Amino acid sequence: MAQYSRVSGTVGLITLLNPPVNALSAAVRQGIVDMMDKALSDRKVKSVVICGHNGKFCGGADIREFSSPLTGPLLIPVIQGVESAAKPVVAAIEGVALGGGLELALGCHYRIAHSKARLGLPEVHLGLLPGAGGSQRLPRLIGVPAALDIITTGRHVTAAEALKLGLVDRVTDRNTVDEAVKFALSVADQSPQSRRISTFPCPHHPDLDAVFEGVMQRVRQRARGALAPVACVQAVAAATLPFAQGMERERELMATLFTSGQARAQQYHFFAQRAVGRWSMPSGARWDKTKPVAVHKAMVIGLGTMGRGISVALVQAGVSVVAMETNEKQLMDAKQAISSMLERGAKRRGVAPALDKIRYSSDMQPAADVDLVIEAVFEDMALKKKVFQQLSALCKPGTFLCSNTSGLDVDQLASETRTPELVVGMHFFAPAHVMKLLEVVYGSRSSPQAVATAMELGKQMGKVSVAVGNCRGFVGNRMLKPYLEQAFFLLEEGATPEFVDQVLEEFGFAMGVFRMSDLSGLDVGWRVRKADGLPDGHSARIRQGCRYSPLGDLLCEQGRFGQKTGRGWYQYDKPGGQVAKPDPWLQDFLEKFRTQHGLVARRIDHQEVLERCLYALMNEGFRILEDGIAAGPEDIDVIYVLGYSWPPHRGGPMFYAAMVGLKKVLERLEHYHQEHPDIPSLKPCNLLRKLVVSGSPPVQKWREFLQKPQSQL
Ligand SMILES: CCCCCC/C=C/CC(=O)SCCNC(=O)CCNC(=O)[C@H](O)C(C)(C)COP(=O)(O)OP(=O)(O)OC[C@H]1O[C@@H](n2cnc3c(N)ncnc32)[C@H](O)[C@@H]1OP(=O)(O)O
Repeated sequence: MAQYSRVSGTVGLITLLNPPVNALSAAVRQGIVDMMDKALSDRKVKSVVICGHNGKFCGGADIREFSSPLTGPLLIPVIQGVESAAKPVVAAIEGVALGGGLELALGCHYRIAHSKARLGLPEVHLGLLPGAGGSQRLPRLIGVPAALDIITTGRHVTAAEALKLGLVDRVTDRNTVDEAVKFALSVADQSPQSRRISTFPCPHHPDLDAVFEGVMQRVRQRARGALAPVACVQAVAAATLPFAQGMERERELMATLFTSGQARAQQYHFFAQRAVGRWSMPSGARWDKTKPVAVHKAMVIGLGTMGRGISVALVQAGVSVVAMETNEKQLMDAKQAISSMLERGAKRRGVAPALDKIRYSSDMQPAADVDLVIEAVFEDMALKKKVFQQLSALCKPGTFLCSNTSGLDVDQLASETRTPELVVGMHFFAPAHVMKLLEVVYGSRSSPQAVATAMELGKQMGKVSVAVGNCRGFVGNRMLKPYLEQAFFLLEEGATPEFVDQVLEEFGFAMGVFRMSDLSGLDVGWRVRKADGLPDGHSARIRQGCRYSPLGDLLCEQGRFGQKTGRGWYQYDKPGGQVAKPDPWLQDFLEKFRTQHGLVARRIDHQEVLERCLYALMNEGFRILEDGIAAGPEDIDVIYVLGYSWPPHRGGPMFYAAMVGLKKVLERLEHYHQEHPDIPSLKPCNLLRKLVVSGSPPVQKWREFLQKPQSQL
């Protein structure tokens, strides 16, 4: 709803009131209509200010309303009503003006923003476009190139940038509503006619066609198969038409997106990102019953790629860091790399680099005086155990001990310490200062407080933290295993890496499985498999009674570790080269392999690649839910979208399973398992069967079918 009062004698003040972000629900939209009527019919009122309750202008349309039939006045006529008002209307923007919130501000005749306010049209992240006139008014106000950038990226713009772009008229450090009221008094006698953006022509640009073509190419590349970014470009292109025609085009494009599965997937992802913050553990411990401990000082051990990124993320979050590395050369290199990452980051954010927040050490001693340690040494259990033993002896009581392992047993590490309750996994994703995902792994003895502290620290670092149980590979890497396995089996049966990758990239992954493996390095998994007892030079296709593909191992034995060695599943022009080309050597190698094992290559189609790779991965997701390693499907989906480049417009693997239809997923898995009884990951798991028997409930209801955690509190 909205509140109304008259202030300073002649200014009508309308306050949007819908905590926490004043989203434009039906009641708020109705409130705007009613309060505008009041202000316009009050003879004493000469001008109007619209602001938001509690320091937040408006977070946009109420996304929760999108899943049911819309009621109340529509936003487009509400904004048109504001713009066509005969009295000047000023938007007082504090906190955020996003989506429909910014569109409402664009309907006002003037915009005053607080210096800390953020503005943006993030609809593209919800599978939509700014469909309440935003795609038509923004280019008219700031020009096509800047509008295309804001609308297709959905990024937030600072008040300073907004002022530079002409998006706001004034920026203030003072009380924004007071300033807006003063401003409204100063323009009270002026006609708003010349301030109605809908009457502006779209600013001239010498080569608009090239601008649209370039952006269209970029958005198609950035988000393969996503409808919204393309529609955003098309809508902005319509801003060169007369306003009414442009609005009609915006409406048509929005109508298509609004009912699309992609919009549903992306809106699910929005709420899933927030749902994972409400974590729980099998013990019954929960986010709302556990207080995190504030971390002021942390230590990072091991300054390879991961340790460097983690150090930067901590410093940028305001935590003092001791970065430790025993190898002198590595320490020197790390110092330089970390400083330049901090400098670049600070420049981007327009602040001074916090170089004084980090110091370096070549020994463990400083661990005695920190609140939390993150171990990021090489992925080797013996080495990590040694580090945890040393930490246990050195650290003051209460220091949290975290490991950045990507899949090793957190319980084993905890058992090396005197305080296993303070041990958790903090699995970052490379580059750790950029990637938004953090898996927080609780072991069987991790205390709720240790989990809460790691979750909160992740949030402080700008990450979306997901609490998961301890098992081989945790959630993300555990599900990756059957996916990779299927890709290898498909090669054995006749596919090529190029074809498998093409199918997965068409699905929406930024990179197919083989290009991704080449980029990450084939040797990483190989070393782990060898540590697990993989014999050298052994190409058997059955291990422990199950089908096994030795292709990855055989490539590593040839020194083909991927991009870094210039050879892997593809060839590159040089070690570290980035352009992947099909390699005739590999073709020949695969043919010889098939002959050696009596395999006859067959034609594998698009559908089989997708189903075998993705359904095997999804099936593992159901197992993870069944085992209680993830508390709900949202946790898995957030991990896959933010950590494994699962396309956001497909919601995540669990959401996708529901979209495809659980019955179909079950049938196809049954079919493939019948064809390949020696591949256990294709055997449909019980939870999937249970859900199908229960009528395939929507993903939001799956938690009801999972075992309830036993409260031990
Ligand atoms: C044919 C139909 C025509 C329709 C035309 C109109 C279309 C308009 C398009 C839109 O406006 S779509 C919405 C665009 N806005 C956004 O995408 C903003 C989304 N919100 C955010 O980015 C953030 O929430 C924030 C505003 C930056 C605040 O961040 P903060 O970290 O402070 O809080 P959160 O934890 O994210 O959110 C708190 C709480 O509020 C819920 N919420 C936030 N925004 C909305 C919203 N727009 N609608 C409904 N609910 C919203 C969020 O889910 C949290 O709830 P929880 O229950 O505590 O998890």
